[in-house]
Amino acid sequence: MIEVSKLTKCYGDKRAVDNVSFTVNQGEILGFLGPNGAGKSTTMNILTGYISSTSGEAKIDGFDILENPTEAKKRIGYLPEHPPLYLDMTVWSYLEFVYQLKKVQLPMKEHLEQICRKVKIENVQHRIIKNLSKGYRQRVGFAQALVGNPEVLILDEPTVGLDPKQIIDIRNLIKSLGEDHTVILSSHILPEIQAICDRVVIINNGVIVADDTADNLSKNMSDDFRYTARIEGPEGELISILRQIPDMVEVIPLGEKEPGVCEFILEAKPEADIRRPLFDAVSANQYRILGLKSNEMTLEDIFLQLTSGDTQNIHVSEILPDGQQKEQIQSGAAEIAGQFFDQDNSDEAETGTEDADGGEE
Ligand SMILES: Nc1ncnc2c1ncn2[C@@H]1O[C@H](COP(=O)(O)OP(=O)(O)OP(=O)(O)O)[C@@H](O)[C@H]1O
Repeated sequence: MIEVSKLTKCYGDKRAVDNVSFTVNQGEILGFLGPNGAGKSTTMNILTGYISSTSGEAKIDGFDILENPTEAKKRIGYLPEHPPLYLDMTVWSYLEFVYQLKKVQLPMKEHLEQICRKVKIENVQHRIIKNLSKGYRQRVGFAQALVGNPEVLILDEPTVGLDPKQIIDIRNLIKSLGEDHTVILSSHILPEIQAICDRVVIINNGVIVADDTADNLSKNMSDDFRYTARIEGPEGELISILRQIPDMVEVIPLGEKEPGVCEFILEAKPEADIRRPLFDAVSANQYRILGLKSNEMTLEDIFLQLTSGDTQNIHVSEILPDGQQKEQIQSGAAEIAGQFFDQDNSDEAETGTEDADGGEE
């Protein structure tokens, strides 16, 4: 549905977006992540036809945004970080205005009523926008993006400035919109991306450094053959039991963490699942496992690893036998990323806090 190919945007000498390629399939919700200044807004602005690229292409449903802007733009609903609302208008008259501006052909009353139902603003549709709470204003922003029923929705930081209840409501709204639309969601909020998105693209310094599902990113970047285990029993004896487990590569004792309970880092052969033999070996000796944690990375860890410093280097931390963390820089984040990222860079509801009486602040 969305194809971005070798997109580059230069502002003078500055390459804000550098040879970026990715696709978004129909019905997918794509999270677009990156630190400040990474190139997210520039990419979104090119996709929505607001600015032109220096080179490369962006196509929406096969229509090039530069060569065929009218057809491409018809298919896009855009919610910028600051929705362009006319605060002195009522919600309804504003939506009528957007409808006319977009030259929509659908029957107006039914269409706008359907949108108001979808984003749950029927109860405020005759109110002046400036009197609405931030959560309701954001819903009106969603409503304007939905006018014309575009296949693609581009949402730039849609939950910034909302309270926790409003955030949950807007996330649920995005998920429900994802059932009928292809969505690109730009956000700094990692749990949000993890909760809503099917796939994640991470951009840093204008370059894409990751493109995969959050789960795959986590699996591929984690040492998931490494565990931290808490076991009740004498440390010396436990070490020898643990070392005899087939596929165990290394057992690093971290000392007694509670009375009679020791902690260990366990490293198995890659691809080996040592959880069951571990349980059997420990219980056969009448000792008990009180905790077992895989050293899997969260999306936040991955994001920090891929975007800290320059994209050529990533931070790797290693836990030493004395329990201290050793930080090291591994070169070639792009290479590491390339192992599993599909890179082509070679070249509020009306209830609750959002009040029943129409969202007035
Ligand atoms: N009009 C412009 N002229 C010059 N440089 C610009 C312009 N717009 C953006 N840039 C630069 O391009 C880079 C990418 O900016 P962009 O706004 O796309 O990043 P972003 O990922 O959206 O960041 P943020 O999350 O802070 O909005 C930044 O270094 C920014 O300073």
